[in-house]
Amino acid sequence: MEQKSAVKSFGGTQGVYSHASETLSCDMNFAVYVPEGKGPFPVLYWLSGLTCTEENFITKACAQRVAAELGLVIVAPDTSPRGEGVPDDPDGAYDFGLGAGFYLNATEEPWSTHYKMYDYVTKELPTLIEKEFLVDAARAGIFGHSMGGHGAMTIHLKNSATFKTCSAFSPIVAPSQVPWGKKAFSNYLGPDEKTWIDYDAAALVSARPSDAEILIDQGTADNFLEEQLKPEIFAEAATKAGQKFTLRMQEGYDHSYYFIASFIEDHLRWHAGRL
Ligand SMILES: N[C@@H](CCC(=O)N[C@@H](CSC=O)C(=O)NCC(=O)O)C(=O)O
Repeated sequence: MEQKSAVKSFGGTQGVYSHASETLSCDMNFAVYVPEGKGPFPVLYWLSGLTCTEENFITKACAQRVAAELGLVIVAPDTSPRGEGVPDDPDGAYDFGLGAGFYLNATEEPWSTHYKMYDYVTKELPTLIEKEFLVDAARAGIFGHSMGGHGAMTIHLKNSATFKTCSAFSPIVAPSQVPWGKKAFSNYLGPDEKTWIDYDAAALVSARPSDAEILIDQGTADNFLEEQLKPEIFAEAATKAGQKFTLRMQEGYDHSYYFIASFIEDHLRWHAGRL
């Protein structure tokens, strides 16, 4: 692991690191905020959305002050494999390929060699973080935005003993039913929609609700709300399945990091109070 940068922030350190990922067969960057003190600290994994790298969250979400106060480590990986030989959307579209790994393990060529973000986030990255940083792996949670909200919810529902707490901003809750998800899943996973269910929060929650309460914040002025996000699909499935959740429709907020920054404190306190 190589440290690419480190700056002091609210008494702690905001770092960016790089390592050679075996899972993804490429070099990967990730950001880690470590508060002041000895640890071991509870750890939150933040998953960003389409077009993001490890930089968006650490520069726009304004999470460091409250993470420092609560004594939380926050890990924010890049959103896809990158580098020489990693295939991208043939038309360079923003919603597939580079910056759009969808936190799944691709099974279709040419994507399956590198696009294994599910294994990366659930296995390789936590193993590295636990080796290199003073974290308490028994107190880990996961949260994210949009495509990253989808990642956080699906990863929590499938691994709730490891990622014990979960929250999301403007998540894609039913990717099998919306254009972003249909494009990504048909390419990464192939045409058999039965294989998509394993990465669809609304479908997963019906089969395997968790014991945790999931927090979702969604802006009412989000331009992706009606076509891509559809939180009501998750709310209906979760209610039927007995999954505890809180869905807050936040009046007038859009899809941006201004929205995330406005409520990040609530999310950090939500996780810290449950870990
Ligand atoms: N460029 C696209 C929109 C891309 C976009 O809004 N990306 C969001 C996540 S969307 C779902 O995963 C984001 O977080 N962008 C980075 C940022 O710093 O805001 C378009 O033009 O429609």
